Amino acid sequence: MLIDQIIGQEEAVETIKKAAKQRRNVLLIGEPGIGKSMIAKAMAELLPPEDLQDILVYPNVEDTNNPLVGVMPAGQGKKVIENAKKQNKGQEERRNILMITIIAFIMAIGFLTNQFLSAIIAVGIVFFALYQLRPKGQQSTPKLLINSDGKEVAPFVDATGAHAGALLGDVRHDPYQSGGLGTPAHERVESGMIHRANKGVLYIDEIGTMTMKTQQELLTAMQEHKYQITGQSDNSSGAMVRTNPVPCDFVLVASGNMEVLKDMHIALRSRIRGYGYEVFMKDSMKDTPENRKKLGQFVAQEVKNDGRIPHFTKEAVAEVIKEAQRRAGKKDALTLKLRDLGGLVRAAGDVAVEENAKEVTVEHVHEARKQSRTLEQQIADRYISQRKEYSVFSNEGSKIGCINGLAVIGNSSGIVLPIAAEAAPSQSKEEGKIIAAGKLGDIAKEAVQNVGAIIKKSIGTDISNYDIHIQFVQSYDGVEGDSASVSMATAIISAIENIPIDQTLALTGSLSVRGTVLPIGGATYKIEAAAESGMKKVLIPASNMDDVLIDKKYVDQIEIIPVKTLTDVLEHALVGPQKDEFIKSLKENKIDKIKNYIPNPTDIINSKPSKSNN
Ligand SMILES: Nc1ncnc2c1ncn2[C@@H]1O[C@H](COP(=O)(O)OP(=O)(O)OP(=O)(O)O)[C@@H](O)[C@H]1O
Repeated sequence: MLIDQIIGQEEAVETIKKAAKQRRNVLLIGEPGIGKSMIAKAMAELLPPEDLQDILVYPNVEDTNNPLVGVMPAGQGKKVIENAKKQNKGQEERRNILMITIIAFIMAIGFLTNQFLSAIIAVGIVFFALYQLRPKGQQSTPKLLINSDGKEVAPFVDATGAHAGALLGDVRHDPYQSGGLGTPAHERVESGMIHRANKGVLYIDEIGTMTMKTQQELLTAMQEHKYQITGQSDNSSGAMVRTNPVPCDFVLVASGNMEVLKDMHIALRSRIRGYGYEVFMKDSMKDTPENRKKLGQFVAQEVKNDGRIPHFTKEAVAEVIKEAQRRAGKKDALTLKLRDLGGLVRAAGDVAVEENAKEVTVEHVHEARKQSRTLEQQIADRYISQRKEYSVFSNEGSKIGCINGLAVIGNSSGIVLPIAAEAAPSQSKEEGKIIAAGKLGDIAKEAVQNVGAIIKKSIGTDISNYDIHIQFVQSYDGVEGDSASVSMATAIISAIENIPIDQTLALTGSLSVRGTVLPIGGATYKIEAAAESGMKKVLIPASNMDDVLIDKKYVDQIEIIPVKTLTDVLEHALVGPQKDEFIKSLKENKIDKIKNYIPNPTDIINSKPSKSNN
């Protein structure tokens, strides 16, 4: 069963089991690739297949534009259609015999009375009359709209991104609707995904991308458990047709990330909440022997599902588990973004196949990791090498106002983000200006404002007496700069105080308004990027130290220094003769207070540490 293959999402699995029993709706919220659609599919397997139904549409003699609907147990529909066809055939045969007899009779009389021409005309009239009167076979045969014959599991219908017609059903246009030449209305009725999901699961990912109108209709269908099918295009003759209500008793499993909730119809969400469950799925699990074993099971599953790649050696599985630790990006955790990890498993398998190896080894996994780099990783790598070439940042000596910040692009690629600050006494009498160049202008301005308070408190300088220019040098589009606040503060202080910054050092960290350094995401990737860019030291928030899982090859290349406060940062980052004096005065002033400060929860929330782009 699929449900047994789901790894690490115990809570979601429990909920799904409960929901399947009671036929409840479910909203799954979480990152992409953690098994949301897999869970929905597993739920369909848990629903009882005995409930499945066949649905037929019949012509309505009284009102052809209002086809009738029949519902029966699975398997019956086919029989009804077969019987109707047989009956039609019998009737047609009888009618044909009658026609031939009449024609023969008229011809015989014409022959006897020598009135050939009149007889032929009479035959023509009779033939035409009978043809017009004859109900066409297909007109009276019902259409099997939903055929559940022989199905052993309840349907799972993925309606992600479906437009209204596909989702709610449609009636095709008929250009020959007049004169009896056209296709009868009931024949043109097409079922929607909501009808095909009858007694099963309707899965919709990114439900917020559906129009409000469609979401509203979906809600109606959920409430009524049936939905009339009509033509969805106003200009089509299909829009004139409306069937009797067609059953659509499905369980809705909607999914997406937190963003999706914003665009979700309020009543629809409330319906799910009221008649179902909401689950916030995990993106990582604890690093325990048991969970590592589960990842081993996952590797085996992926190998089996793929069917074309050899098995993994124990060591190769261990290597995949190590990668899961790295990707989790925090201490004692294993990633649950298993679609991506499955990608690595397949890529390693492909390398092994290419080499005609019988088993997938550690080397194959290493090679796969290199080959299956994400787009962001490839961009980051190119970016690092280009920046080295054009010396956008320096990794030696010292400079005033220039610092090597670190950022993450995508989910798993670090880059060095050089920041340059200039401070000049303000021209105007009012406040000084903050001029932020580069693509991250807005974030910079906000950060400078925050930093201003700390600088005032720590070194007594009012930055509003200065015009401050700050620039993220050649920043890349996808970079977010929130976690650059420690770097920015350092660059500004260096610029104001004229104390140079060590360029062999890179740093990352989010600054609280009280001067403590708060944790950030992607620590491992940032450190690796710093090492790759030739840095010798890297400062990271002390609270991130346990998250660091850098590749062996970088271990000797770079010194990792944990920092707790802005003073710690300045102590490591600043160099030159004035430094000691400055740090001393800083400490004597008020920094001690800050040093002993334990971050309060509000600071932590404001620092958004879980965002990996930080
Ligand atoms: N928790 C899990 N257990 C086992 N396999 C998983 C899990 N999560 C993901 N996978 C693997 O990844 C594949 C893709 O997962 P799935 O499509 O369910 O992700 P998703 O969360 O629905 O992503 P998206 O929202 O982007 O569609 C699955 O077919 C399975 O092979």
